[in-house]
Amino acid sequence: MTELTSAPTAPVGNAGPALDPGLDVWRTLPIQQQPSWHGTPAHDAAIKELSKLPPLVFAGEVDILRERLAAAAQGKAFLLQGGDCAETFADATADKISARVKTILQMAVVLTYGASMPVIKMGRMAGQFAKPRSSDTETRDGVTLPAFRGDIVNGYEFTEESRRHDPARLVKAYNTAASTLNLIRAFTQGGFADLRSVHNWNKGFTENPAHAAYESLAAEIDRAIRFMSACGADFDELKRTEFFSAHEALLLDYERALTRTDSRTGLPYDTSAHFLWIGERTRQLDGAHVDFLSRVRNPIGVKLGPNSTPEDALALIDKLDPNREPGRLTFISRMGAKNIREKLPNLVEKVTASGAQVLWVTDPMHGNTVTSHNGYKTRNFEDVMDEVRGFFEVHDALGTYPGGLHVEMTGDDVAECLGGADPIREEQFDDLYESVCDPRLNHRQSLEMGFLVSGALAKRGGRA
Ligand SMILES: O=C[C@H](O)[C@H](O)COP(=O)(O)O
Ligand SMILES: C=C(OP(=O)(O)O)C(=O)O
Ligand SMILES: [Mn+2]
Repeated sequence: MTELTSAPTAPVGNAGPALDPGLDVWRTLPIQQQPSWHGTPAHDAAIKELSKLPPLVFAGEVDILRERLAAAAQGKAFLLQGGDCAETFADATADKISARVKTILQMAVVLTYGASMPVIKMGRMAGQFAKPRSSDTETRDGVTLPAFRGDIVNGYEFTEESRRHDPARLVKAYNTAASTLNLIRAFTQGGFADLRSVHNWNKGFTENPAHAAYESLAAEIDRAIRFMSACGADFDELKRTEFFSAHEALLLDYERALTRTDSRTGLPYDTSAHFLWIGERTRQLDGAHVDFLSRVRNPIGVKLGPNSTPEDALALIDKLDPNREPGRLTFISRMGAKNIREKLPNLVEKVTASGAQVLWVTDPMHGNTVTSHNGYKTRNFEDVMDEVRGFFEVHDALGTYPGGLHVEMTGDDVAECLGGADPIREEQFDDLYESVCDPRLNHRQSLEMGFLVSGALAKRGGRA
């Protein structure tokens, strides 16, 4: 997936030294949001199988990502994380995966131009199968069943059989992640990511009269590419790009089974993805998730909602990044547009004063969820953008670096979030709402956000 630009990577396998027993301490700690399948023979068999399967990512790739994120934490790169709220097995198709990768690459090109910096591309992809829920159950027309917790746990279909927690799904999730990752690696290394094609796709977007406002930025990028070409830039070098995988590390038995010793360093890496994050619902300091992720070498993210205190943030740093290593820890704030200007400054100020160098990323989705008049979970594009603007304002005022964007998005033509320049309306939901969990920006809304954030980054750099 990532182009291996540094020394060849030693594989992570089962043959290395025994794993640190500390990796199982989480089993003794309070744990939230887990399925009810533990102790069953089917669960034991699935875990046994997973622990023998090859790693999905390599430790050397994970180390490269940590270096890239360290640059972002120091204000020298920008992180773009995007993908479904909940990937599904059925939608792990070539068309849908390519549309999502394509959209992330399109956003990344305009962000790279705006920031005049490398953009680290990362999918909520190839493993984003487990969902924390507000309620354990869902009731429809008087029938109550277990809530859908992601395809790795149960099915979305509202029947007793489908909603049963089925441990065989753990192995299916691994296999689906493997085939998704395989396709992403092929796309991003095999010529699909060619800078000139990605730019041409963006020109297609700005040709829509609704997006005329972005034409001048696309034209500037066009001139920059022609200038590079005239200077003899090697476009063959720009046919490939690094692309990293990420998901919420929610099911710890799955994550533990895919944790392996790196034969180079003897250290444990969670090989289910390059980057793992801890959700807002599972970031308890003395809980299982924080403990487990404190013990693996991957770069780690933590979501911070509006109730997070500076004390929480500092304690998370002590536990997850005791060596204050840039690139190790990313805080993904998801405050809501109404809260961000009030709540984020205190966190950023206290964390900065502590000397820790975390990467600050905004997730402008999860604090802005509302219910539409016709009963769908949705988000207004304007609220989402307002949170992004607030994120930039807070960091500008404090002299800190707004280092990335984390969005729920798809490459498809869905109707799940309202508004945008080519606006989505509630009446379209009945036909075009596909998400099985939270509403995603569609292809056009994602690109619009890319252009808007690119403008904000250019302004920060004094170029617009
Ligand atoms: O993706 C995030 C959570 O799983 C989701 O926001 C929870 O939503 P719920 O309130 O519908 O359970
Ligand atoms: C569950 C999610 O977010 P949060 O933990 O921030 O609510 C998510 O990213 O889908
Ligand atoms: Mn979500």
